[in-house]
Amino acid sequence: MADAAALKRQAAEAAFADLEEGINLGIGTGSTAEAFIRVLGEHVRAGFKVAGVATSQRTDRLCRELGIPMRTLDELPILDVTVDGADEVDGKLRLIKGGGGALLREKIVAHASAKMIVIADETKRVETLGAFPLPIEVNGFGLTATFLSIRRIAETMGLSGEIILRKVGDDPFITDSGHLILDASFGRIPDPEAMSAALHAVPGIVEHGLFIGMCSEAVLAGPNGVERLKS
Ligand SMILES: O=C(CO)[C@H](O)[C@H](O)COP(=O)(O)O
Repeated sequence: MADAAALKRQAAEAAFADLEEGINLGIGTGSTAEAFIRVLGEHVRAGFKVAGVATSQRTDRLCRELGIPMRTLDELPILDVTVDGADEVDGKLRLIKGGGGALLREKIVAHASAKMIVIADETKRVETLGAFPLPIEVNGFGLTATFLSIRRIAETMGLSGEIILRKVGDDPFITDSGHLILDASFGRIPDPEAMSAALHAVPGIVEHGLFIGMCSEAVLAGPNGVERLKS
C-alpha cells in the first residue's frame, strides 16, 4: 500500500500536470503543498516558466531554495491558479484549512486566484466538516472576549467542545501576520456557511479556516489512484 508521502506526491504530480506554462501561481503551505513545491521545482529546473506567490514565509523560503521565481502578492495581485493542501474537504468542496497556521494568507491568495486546486490524500475527504479542529486566527487584543464570543456562537448552534490556544512548546504560536490561533474542536459542523458568517461578525477574529465557495477542484490520491472532485 502506498504510504502517505507517496500519495501526497501523486496528488501533487496530478495537479501539476494540468498547469499551463507561464501562469501566475499561488503556492500553498503544509506537507502536501511541500510535495507540490518539490515537483514544481523539478519542472522549473527543467525549464518550466512560472511566477509563484507564497501563502507563507515557510513556503516562500522553500520555493526560493528550489529556484522557483517568486513574487509578492502586491507585485502579482491577480493569480491564475492556487494549489494548496487542506485538512478536510467535503462533497461540496468546502474546506477546513489552517492546520499549518497559514490560513489567513492562504485565503487571501486563494481569493486572488481565478481557480483554487486542493491536493490531498483521500483521508482528507469527509462527509461533514469538523472532525478536524477549526483553526481561527485572532488578534491578541481581547483574546478572552474573543474566546467567549466563539464559545457563544458554538452554543447557539448546539455545538460544544474545547477551544484551545495553539502553542509551540510553552509559547503561543504566532502566525506570519503576528496573530494567534484558537483551535476549536466543535465536532461536526452541520451548517458551515452559518458558522462562517457568525465567526466573521466577531471583531477579534481576523479569519477562520472554513473555505467556502473558493475551491474549484480537489485532487485526492488514494491507493487506487487519483480522484478529482470538481465544482
Ligand atoms: O491549511 C494548511 C496550512 O495552514 C494546510 O494546507 C493543511 O494543514 C494541510 O496540511 P498537510 O498537507 O500537511 O496535511
